[in-house]
Amino acid sequence: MTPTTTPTRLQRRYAVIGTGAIGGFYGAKLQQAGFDVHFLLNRDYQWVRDRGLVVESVNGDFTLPEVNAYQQPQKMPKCDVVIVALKTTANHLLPELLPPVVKENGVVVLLQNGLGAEEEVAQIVGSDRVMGGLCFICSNKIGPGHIRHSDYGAIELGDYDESYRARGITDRMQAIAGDFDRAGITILDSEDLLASRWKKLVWNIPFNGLSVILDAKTDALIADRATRSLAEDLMQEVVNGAAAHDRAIAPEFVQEMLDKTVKMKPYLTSMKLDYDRRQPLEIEAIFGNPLKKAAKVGVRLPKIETLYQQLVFLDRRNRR
Ligand SMILES: NC(=O)C1=CN([C@@H]2O[C@H](COP(=O)(O)OP(=O)(O)OC[C@H]3O[C@@H](n4cnc5c(N)ncnc54)[C@H](OP(=O)(O)O)[C@@H]3O)[C@@H](O)[C@H]2O)C=CC1
Ligand SMILES: CC(C)(CO)C(=O)C(=O)O
Repeated sequence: MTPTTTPTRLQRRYAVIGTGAIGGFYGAKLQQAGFDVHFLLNRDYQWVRDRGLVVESVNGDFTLPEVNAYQQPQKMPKCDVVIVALKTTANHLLPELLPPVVKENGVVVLLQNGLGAEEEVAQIVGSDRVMGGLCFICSNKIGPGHIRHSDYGAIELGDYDESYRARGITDRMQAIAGDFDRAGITILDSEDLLASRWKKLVWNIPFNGLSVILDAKTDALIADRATRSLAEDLMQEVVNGAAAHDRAIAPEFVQEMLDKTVKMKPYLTSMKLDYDRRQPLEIEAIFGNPLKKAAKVGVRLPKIETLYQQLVFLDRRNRR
């Protein structure tokens, strides 16, 4: 069993796999707080190696003129905490990207939307070395090494156990939460990562999906009676999917998500932004995997299935 003790504060070395809206923002905040952070980049490598990172944030802008930037994981030091902030559509790269960077008793933290990525990563690094985080943030990469954080910012952090068994709050979770807290990031402790992932889908399934299919921002979707009713039906199906996995989502939480969306600044979801940029959509993580998991326990989610089929069609046609 991999020891779960991690080095003391500020000694924990962080890697960020995917320095975009999420990885770029949270990684920069950790470096700003004094942590040793190493960024793996793709197209932005040269720019960030030479110019560092620029963060525009509702909580205050800052720049990091120098960061540890890499284009190959083999050139990176072994790290105690490896944050994966790729789009889930790039997770097929993780068997190549992760092993060179994860320290012997290190842990991988998946800051991604959707369901199922922890099970995939557990196959690579072992199921006792995986955690997941749900990011309640509106952030966009607006240029190479340039992040704009426009709203919210909290992370709901959970430890992973085989087959998504609830693992409770672990020491290493609290240690990493302490680091993020030191970096000014609000951490919500999750005792049950699977429940947290289903809860995040209560928002992502209706609004990410409908924003693409109906070419609409969140404010238009919630303001129109027909699409609000459709969003509520989709949310209820997510609640049914969670219930099929013995995870109860209270009706109050659904109402809270609806109320939050009414108050939200008009927002183009990350999936809609990907669609407009002709990038692959995170359909399998956010729609396909929840449908598969529900079907495995004999539960159909018909309206989510319809959204999934439409999104698959649109995604294919969008990138021909
Ligand atoms: N943005 C947001 O506000 C929120 C996002 N999320 C979730 O967070 C996750 C990350 O999304 P987000 O940060 O928005 O996505 P981004 O596209 O902004 O960031 C992903 C980054 O990964 C990089 N990347 C791709 N391939 C590689 C590679 N082989 N090696 C190194 N880096 C690579 C990309 O670089 P390049 O572009 O050069 O390929 C990009 O900078 C998703 O699951 C998303 O759904 C959740 C809540 C809110
Ligand atoms: C809820 C929201 C809009 C911000 O956390 C999100 O999850 C997303 O943009 O994918």
